[in-house]
Amino acid sequence: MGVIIRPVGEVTGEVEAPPSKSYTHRAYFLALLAEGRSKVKRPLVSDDTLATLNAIRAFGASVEGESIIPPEWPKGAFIDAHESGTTARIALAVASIGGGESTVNGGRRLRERPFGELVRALRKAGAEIEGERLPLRVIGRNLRRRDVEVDASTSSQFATALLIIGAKVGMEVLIKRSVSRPYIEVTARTLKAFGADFRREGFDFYIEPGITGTSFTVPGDYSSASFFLAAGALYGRVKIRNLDPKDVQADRAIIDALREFGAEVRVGRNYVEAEKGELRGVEMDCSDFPDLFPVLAVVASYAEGRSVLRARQLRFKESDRVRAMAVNLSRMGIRVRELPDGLEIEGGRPKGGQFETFNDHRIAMAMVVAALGARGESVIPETGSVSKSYPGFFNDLRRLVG
Ligand SMILES: O=C(O)C1=C[C@@H](OP(=O)(O)O)[C@@H](O)[C@H](O)C1
Ligand SMILES: C=C(OP(=O)(O)O)C(=O)O
Repeated sequence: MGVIIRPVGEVTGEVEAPPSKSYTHRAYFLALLAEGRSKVKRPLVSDDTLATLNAIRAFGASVEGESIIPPEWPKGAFIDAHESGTTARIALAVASIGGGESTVNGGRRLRERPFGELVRALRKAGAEIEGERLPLRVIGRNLRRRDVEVDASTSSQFATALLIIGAKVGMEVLIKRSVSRPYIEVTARTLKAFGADFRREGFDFYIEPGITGTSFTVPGDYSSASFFLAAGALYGRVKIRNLDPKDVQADRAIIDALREFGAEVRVGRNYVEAEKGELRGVEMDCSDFPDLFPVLAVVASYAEGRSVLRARQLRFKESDRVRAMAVNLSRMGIRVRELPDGLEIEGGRPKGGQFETFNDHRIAMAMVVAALGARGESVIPETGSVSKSYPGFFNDLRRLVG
């Protein structure tokens, strides 16, 4: 499904943030591994979280509405993670302790994304895994070693996957060189909610076995909220409700990032509001909040002067996000220089054009935001990928542009 975007005078109003994709994944997998029934309330319903819901069903959970009844022990399963990296990484770890033979697979792009360090760490712990990338064949077993060191420099999901099974079987997880570190805090917070007993020294976790079924309410998603907060900072004023200012989500960084560009950002008890300001270029390392890179690159395109935005893991996402934004911003007439791990952007007056999403939901949503203020009409031929994380994106957009 493609869209034509005509520039708007301003973007104002308020919408509610959808539930968090990251918390929904974690709550479903912990409910699968817990002793006793759980309830996951207000889960995100999107392509990625449905992949996780189908995965826990395949491992033996029964799902009745919000209720999840876990199996005695996860059984061998065929898992299709579609394009969800989080689903695939955690499912691979669950399959490694499962009670039979499993295959973990995914879509075209997911089969190109990295799994090597997670496979290495699981094998070191005794797992039997065939392959280095999807599809991976796993013979589940009782992992003989409990202390596992993992290099999470290409993805924090490798660490999250080990922490989640560590709460089931008991494990020492020693996390080295992680990117996206706040996502590990999201995992730790969700483990605590499910009664996990662990101590930590920095990023070394010492986890006792056993988690209990619980009722978990999923908070609002800062990653999805970031697109319309950026639109408010660029073109008017936007308030996003259902955001917890004390949450530890990585993309809560959107508050400080937009302030650093020069926007006015107000934070309330359960909302964040961004208002247009005089925007100036910034230098920012986005390695702890990589999903903000596409939309921050759009803000930089409208900001006065030079910006440099980087993150080490950008090329391994649903697309090579450095390349994707370089192609699209150049088509807007914005001068960009591609770096190994990011972009140098010279702000200007972006012009409308035809943009590619590379089947990446965050590129699609970022380019819609870019098009709203461009000189002239824009066409984005394919935007179906937004349902990966934010199926209601265009409904919310219509509420804000009248
Ligand atoms: O743990 C998670 O929920 C996620 C971690 C991040 O990935 P990396 O740790 O690979 O950067 C992020 O990009 C992704 O959208 C979700
Ligand atoms: C990269 C993302 O998710 P995943 O790694 O789970 O595919 C994302 O949502 O931007």
